[in-house]
Amino acid sequence: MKNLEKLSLLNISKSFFIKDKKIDVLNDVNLDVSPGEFVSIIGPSGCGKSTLLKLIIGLSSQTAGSILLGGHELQYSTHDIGIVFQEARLFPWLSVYKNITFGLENKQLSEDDKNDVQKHIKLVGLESFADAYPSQLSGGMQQRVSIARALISHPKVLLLDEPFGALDAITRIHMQQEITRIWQTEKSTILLVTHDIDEAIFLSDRVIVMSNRPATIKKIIPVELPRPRDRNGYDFLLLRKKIYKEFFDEIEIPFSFNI
Ligand SMILES: Nc1ncnc2c1ncn2[C@@H]1O[C@H](COP(=O)(O)OP(=O)(O)OP(=O)(O)O)[C@@H](O)[C@H]1O
Repeated sequence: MKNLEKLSLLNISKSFFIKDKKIDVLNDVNLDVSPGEFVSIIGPSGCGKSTLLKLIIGLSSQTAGSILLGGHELQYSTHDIGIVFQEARLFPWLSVYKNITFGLENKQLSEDDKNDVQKHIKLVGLESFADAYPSQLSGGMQQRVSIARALISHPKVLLLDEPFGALDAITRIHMQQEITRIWQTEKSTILLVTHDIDEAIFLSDRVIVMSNRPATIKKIIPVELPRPRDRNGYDFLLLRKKIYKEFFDEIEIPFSFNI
């Protein structure tokens, strides 16, 4: 059982320079994510959601502020943080098995490691496809491989950046059920960026609504609905309405909307 720890974002700000022009993207973002919690982030396009995940995984560094895991500055090891992007980003010339173990290849796999790989292949429902190549898989199956690849190092925090955004509606709903099952089995802390408000409500313990750029946290909405969640239940629909309102207050839309 992994030792889960609190993820803390403290006064995070981030600016980019494009030529001489400074673009302030994140402004004083503060967030605590509890061990084992599932938190979703929604917000206007371009407000800095992916940038925030990139700071947490260490692909970019913040202009100000700190990121702590268990009260200590993050060390960016794969045992701490894993990430799944919108595109599966698999190596086309490697099998499912080899894609999942790619990050472990610098060490000789022990019997325990091999069992763990099999366990993860089973966890994502690809037992019959361990030897298949990415081109032989559907989009949803490829995304399952990238989830297994992120989980194989047993990260304490799993970051999901629009992981189902490229999938069709039915596969997407299926993958939402699957990620709930995987989260409950693996007991990771999950931080999900999504544009899909229903997805955020279906999956999360809390939904974070970001403001326009430079983005800060506008509202934190707890989702206290029992799982499995009923997307057509009264409380679900009430929450959806509340979150839509927060969200649409942030963006200018050239039409009126009814929800
Ligand atoms: N490497 C970079 N250099 C300069 N600007 C960048 C860089 N990466 C991101 N940005 C800018 O930061 C802002 C936020 O981008 P980001 O991808 O984080 O937004 P987002 O909220 O995830 O958007 P979307 O919902 O459309 O995916 C954008 O204005 C983008 O142009």
